[in-house]
Amino acid sequence: MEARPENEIVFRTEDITKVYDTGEVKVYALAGVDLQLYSGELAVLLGPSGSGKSTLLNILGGLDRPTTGDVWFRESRLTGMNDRELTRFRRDHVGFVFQFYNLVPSLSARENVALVTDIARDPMPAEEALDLVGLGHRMDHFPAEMSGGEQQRVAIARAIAKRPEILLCDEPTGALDIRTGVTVLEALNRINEQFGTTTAVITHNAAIRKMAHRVVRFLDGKIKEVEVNESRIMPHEIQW
Ligand SMILES: Nc1ncnc2c1ncn2[C@@H]1O[C@H](COP(=O)(O)OP(=O)(O)OP(=O)(O)O)[C@@H](O)[C@H]1O
Repeated sequence: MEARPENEIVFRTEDITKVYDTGEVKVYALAGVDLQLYSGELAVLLGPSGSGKSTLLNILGGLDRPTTGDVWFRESRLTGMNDRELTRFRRDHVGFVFQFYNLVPSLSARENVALVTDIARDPMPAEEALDLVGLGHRMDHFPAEMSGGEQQRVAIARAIAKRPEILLCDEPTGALDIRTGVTVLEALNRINEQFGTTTAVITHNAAIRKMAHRVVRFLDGKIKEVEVNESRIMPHEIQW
């Protein structure tokens, strides 16, 4: 896909701020952010620690609210929703992947994914989701029997099994070495290509930016720069 303005806008933030008032000082985690995410794109959000990336991702995913400004998901204004509506929005539309996989240790890979498919509206079978991330042969294994990269791929299978329109990933390779990190990025890339899932990936690792359609750079709670990658590289070509 081409991440161009003619693509449909999925998310739009309008001058959002997030201010933490700790008593003595005010921390502007976000200091006026206008961002659009386009349908089907894979966007990488880059920036130093503390620049506001996670805060923004949590707001897009309906886990948090901005202090001021508006956030739109298509025609719906997330900032006008109550907690119940936000929960429904998350459940129906968003898959999350975090740095630490949050799998249930006493459940197999298949059972971890099935936790989500049991409550989703139109889920894919857990087996299909695990196949998509290259773990079709490990379905009955427990988290402790898997590498970090494999566990993260189970977490990705769990996130995509409900067929979300949006996949929000916060440092998905942050705890992994290059070899296992690449398998995780390959899984994300495959899902983006195969299902057109709009995907945002936060990373500290600048090398990952090359697989994105667009790269959004953060600094001090603001977007410093947005770049469109004219040519992308595949995850297995990434070196870090
Ligand atoms: N609950 C909170 N209370 C006070 N300050 C907070 C809170 N959450 C985040 N912050 C501050 O907001 C700023 C942005 O944090 P955020 O986690 O969004 O940055 P980040 O770019 O994702 O960083 P990292 O890459 O380290 O995760 C930081 O200065 C952080 O200390």
